[in-house]
Amino acid sequence: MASGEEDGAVEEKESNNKKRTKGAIATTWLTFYNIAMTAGWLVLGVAMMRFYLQKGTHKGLYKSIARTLKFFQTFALLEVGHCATGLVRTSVIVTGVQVSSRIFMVWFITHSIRQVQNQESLILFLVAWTVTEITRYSFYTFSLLKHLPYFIKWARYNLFIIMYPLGVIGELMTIYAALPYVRKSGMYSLRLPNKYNVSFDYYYFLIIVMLSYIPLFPQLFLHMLRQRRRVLHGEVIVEKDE
Ligand SMILES: CCCCCCCCCCCCC[C@@H](O)CC(=O)SCCNC(=O)CCNC(=O)[C@H](O)C(C)(C)COP(=O)(O)OP(=O)(O)OC[C@H]1O[C@@H](n2cnc3c(N)ncnc32)[C@H](O)[C@@H]1OP(=O)(O)O
Repeated sequence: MASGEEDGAVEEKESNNKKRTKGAIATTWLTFYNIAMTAGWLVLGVAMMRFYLQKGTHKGLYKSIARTLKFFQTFALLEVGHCATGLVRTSVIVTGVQVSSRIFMVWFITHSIRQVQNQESLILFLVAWTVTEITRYSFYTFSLLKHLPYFIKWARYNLFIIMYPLGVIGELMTIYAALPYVRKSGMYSLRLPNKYNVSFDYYYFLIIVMLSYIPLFPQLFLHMLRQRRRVLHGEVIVEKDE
């Protein structure tokens, strides 16, 4: 009997040790990830400011930061993995929609359609993304290090009120500006007849993407408002299972 109890205690101790090791590895990885992402978006922000101060125009700005932008925004795909594996307590759906819409903007609009790269609307969402991500990743980093300055917490849960709509307007205007070029070139489209017997029109797909902002964006925005109430005002919020 005594030996059974001892065995149980040993097993519990081992399981606790394993949990602690797993927790330490996860925290180390997340700290590294968040520091890298904060640095990446800071580099982007500084590069954009320097470009504008030196050239006095937004023309050519995208080209000068394209590689860094594509790298760090694509790296953010890991965030979907973080949620899916339970490494962070964030909804996979919310993160998935957020990250996929950005990846789509970066690769299937700005990278693919040269003609929109000098649009003013690009600057709108680039500034909104950059301000948001510097704040968000530094918020996560300082939280993990357990030294979170209040102004970063405040910025994380207030700036989105302006930055989110600004970013969305910039994204929608850029997709809209891309439409004529997409229609003219027939890019990424598949016309009938073809051996697969399927047709796909990227032009109409883009219109559907634009329309999908109508139901999706308010949900993301409301989610952030709920997070804001929870974190800044300590409200207990019961989220539906997402
Ligand atoms: C194929 C075609 C697809 C087309 C789709 C079309 C869709 C169209 C609609 C989409 C529109 C999006 C437009 C968008 O791109 C525009 C912009 O982004 S403009 C810039 C402004 N943006 C924002 O402000 C974004 C705000 N949104 C968010 O931050 C997101 O909701 C999200 C990134 C998902 C964060 O979600 P959540 O609010 O759940 O996270 P929290 O930060 O509160 O964190 C929750 C807890 O998890 C911990 N956590 C999360 N991540 C980390 C991490 N990396 N490291 C450490 N810890 C992390 C966090 O600390 C919280 O823990 P706790 O609960 O203990 O406090």
